[in-house]
Order: sequence, then C-alpha cells, then structure tokens
Amino acid sequence: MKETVIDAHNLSKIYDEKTIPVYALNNVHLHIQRGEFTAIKGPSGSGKTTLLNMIGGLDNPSGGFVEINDTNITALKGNRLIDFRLNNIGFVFQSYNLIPVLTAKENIEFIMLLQNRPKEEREKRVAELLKQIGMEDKVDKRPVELSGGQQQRVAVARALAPKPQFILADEPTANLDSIAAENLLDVMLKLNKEENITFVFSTHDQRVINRARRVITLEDGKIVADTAPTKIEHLLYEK
Ligand SMILES: Nc1ncnc2c1ncn2[C@@H]1O[C@H](COP(=O)(O)OP(=O)(O)OP(=O)(O)O)[C@@H](O)[C@H]1O
Repeated sequence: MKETVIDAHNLSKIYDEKTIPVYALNNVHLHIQRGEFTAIKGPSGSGKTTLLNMIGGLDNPSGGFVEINDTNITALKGNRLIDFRLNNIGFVFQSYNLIPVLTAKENIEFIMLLQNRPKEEREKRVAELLKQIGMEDKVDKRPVELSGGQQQRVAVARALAPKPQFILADEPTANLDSIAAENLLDVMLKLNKEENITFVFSTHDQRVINRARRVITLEDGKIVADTAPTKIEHLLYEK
C-alpha cells in the first residue's frame, strides 16, 4: 500500500527578499511515497539544494509548507523542529561531514547517543549497519583512515541509525570516483530494496540518475519533468 512520507505544498523560496531577490523555488508541489528512490536533477542554481533544505526542515520556505507523515514541519519551531529532524530525517552531505575524532562506530552511534538510546540497542544497531554497508572490518577507523567512498558509506549508516522516515542526500557522489560512487549506490539500493528505506537525493551525476527509480528535473526553481517508473519498475516498487 502506498504511504506518503513527504508532502510539499506550493513551496517557494526567495532569498535576499529585501535587496535583490533571488527566486530559488517557485510553487513546487512534491509528494514522495515510502520506499521511493528518487533523484532530483537540474542545472547548477536550479534549486536542488534549496528544495532538499526545505524538505529537511533546515530552512524555512517563503511560501507553502512541508508535511512529513502528516506533521507540518514548517510550523515547528526551536527544539520541537530539532527533535523532529533528529528522529525522522537522515541527512547525507556531499562532503561526508563525519566527526574527525570519532571512529566509524562512534560516528554511526552519535545520533543515538543524543537520543539517549540504551547502550545495548546502540551496539546492536551499529553492528547491523556496519554489516549492511560492508565495513565490519573498519569499525575502529577514524575518517582520515578511510577512503571517500568508505566515509560516505559511514555517513549513510549514521543517517540511518535512528531509523528515520527517509534519507535526504545532497550530491552524495560528487566527491567520489566511479567505483566508489557505484559501491555507494549499490549499498543505497540494497537498503532501499531490502529495508524499504526511502531515499531522495540531488545529483548532477548521470550514473546516479540512471539508477534512480524516479527522476525529478528542476529548472529555475520549478519542476519541469517528473518521470514515473516504468511498469516493471513499478512492480518492483510495490513488492
Ligand atoms: N543562502 C542563499 N542566499 C542567497 N541566494 C541563494 C542562497 N542559497 C542559494 N541561493 C540561490 O538560489 C538559487 C538556487 O540555489 P541552489 O543552491 O538551491 O541550487 P542547486 O540546484 O542546488 O545548485 P548546485 O547544483 O550548483 O548546487 C541560486 O540562484 C543560488 O544562487
């Protein structure tokens, strides 16, 4: 059964409204169902990061609102928004953003520590995630001892640790070579297929676009194309 996880209504974003306004998003409507693997593409400056920031509650729209599982996050303020993000949304960034002094295990565990999850639960979840990203042997390595691809896989595991509603990834393969990008996509697609994890990511990378199940194209802050999955892909979707 389909379940809407992200519902963006009539979103617009105007930066520098009082000086020289930049219309970064223009009346965008977007609905994402649980289990989607969706790429947002578009030329530089078309509004991809702005859209992800709105969906992730990292910035406020100038107009419209975003519902995550029926919670209007645009209306949430302060600690309520921070708590909602922590518990519901996983973020993956182009530059990995791992904490340099922490090991792979500690980076993955970090958000669960903020959530005061019991030690036993944390250890179990970290072990499970390290296995899923194929990095059980790197548990005690610090980011500097890992390749870019390995760091990004740890970043995906960290985002998944608190069992969020979905993962938002802003250009996750931008700093990776072809092999590392393919490996990361393999891990993300496996998590999508086997655990029904919802991924929404922005990308310029054709290799990533080719493997997405739904591709949304932005131009000048507007959705100009939204390719639905083919019939066969749709069946896979509904599995
Ligand atoms: N904080 C900001 N202040 C002012 N203008 C901004 C800000 N952030 C983005 N913009 C402008 O908003 C528009 C959309 O930017 P955005 O970063 O969302 O595009 P993008 O598609 O993610 O680009 P890229 O692919 O280069 O990352 C651009 O014109 C950009 O210059």
